[in-house]
Amino acid sequence: MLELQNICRSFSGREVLHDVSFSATRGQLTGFVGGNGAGKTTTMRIIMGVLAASSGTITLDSAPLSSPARSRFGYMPSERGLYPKMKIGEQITYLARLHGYSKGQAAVRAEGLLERLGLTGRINDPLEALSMGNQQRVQVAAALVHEPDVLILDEPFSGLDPLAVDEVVSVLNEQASAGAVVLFSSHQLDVVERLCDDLIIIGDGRVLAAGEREELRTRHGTLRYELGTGSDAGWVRQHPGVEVDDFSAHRVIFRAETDAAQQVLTEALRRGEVTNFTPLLPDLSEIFREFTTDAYNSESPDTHVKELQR
Ligand SMILES: Nc1ncnc2c1ncn2[C@@H]1O[C@H](COP(=O)(O)OP(=O)(O)OP(=O)(O)O)[C@@H](O)[C@H]1O
Repeated sequence: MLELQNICRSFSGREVLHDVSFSATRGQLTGFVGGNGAGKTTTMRIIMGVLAASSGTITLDSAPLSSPARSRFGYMPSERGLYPKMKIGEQITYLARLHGYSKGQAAVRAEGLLERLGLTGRINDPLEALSMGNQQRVQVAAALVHEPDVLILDEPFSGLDPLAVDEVVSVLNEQASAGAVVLFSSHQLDVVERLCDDLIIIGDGRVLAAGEREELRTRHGTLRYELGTGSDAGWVRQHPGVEVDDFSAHRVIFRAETDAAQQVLTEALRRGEVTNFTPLLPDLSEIFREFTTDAYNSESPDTHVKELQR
């Protein structure tokens, strides 16, 4: 397990990370989400040792992070950083050589990875000749070349088409299944929601929520209900304590506290056939909005942290 405890960081006297604490578990995909300037990249750079923390500690499997441990980390930085004019096959082979692979092993590793990422036909093309999405795939290959024990990826899905997202996801899942820690940031909440077992939400340099995705969905956001009826359900709009989100003649989606929702069900049963009554868990974008809106509206920094680490 990778664990951050009370990480702070300032730039020119301005603190941008305030006591950031969270953990990322081996075998799981952990999503790191937050608005622009929330502190994701700074946190990832600190994990990688590219930046120093002002205070706080990071441990891997309960041991303080050392240089040998970090050499087993794979990193896809936000600034990317491969050689535009070098052929991608040579480039990945070269990186594998830097990690100690023999010439033959490095070439095999590079070929295998590029094939996995759908780039077989491009091995002899320079990076700059590839589309942005394909360059992104090469960046993923570069982060994975030495079979890392911990994988830190800054926005690995930005600019990828849905097929490429799926290819990268399947490679990340393989790494996690092999026991790696996989932590990635993303603004694509739908992708994060689909992929991640665990989530960390950061806002304004503070961890606002962290935990299992399903647990966060169950605990936060407004519960909505779907009601299906045999007759016109227009009356639900007038029911006290109910806010209708979506309506078609025999189906209505509404927000309500539990009591009001129960009254709606009772009334629907009284009026006739109920074909469906289902509570709908909030999606990640709703939870994200709830936390970030609270964080930015709050006057006291301490009230930002609604729920912390497990
Ligand atoms: N080198 C730096 N010098 C000064 N301020 C910095 C530096 N790097 C980051 N910051 C500040 O730290 C804060 C967090 O930035 P960071 O890049 O970590 O956010 P982020 O969550 O990755 O944002 P985004 O989603 O926009 O990439 C911002 O206010 C940013 O301006």
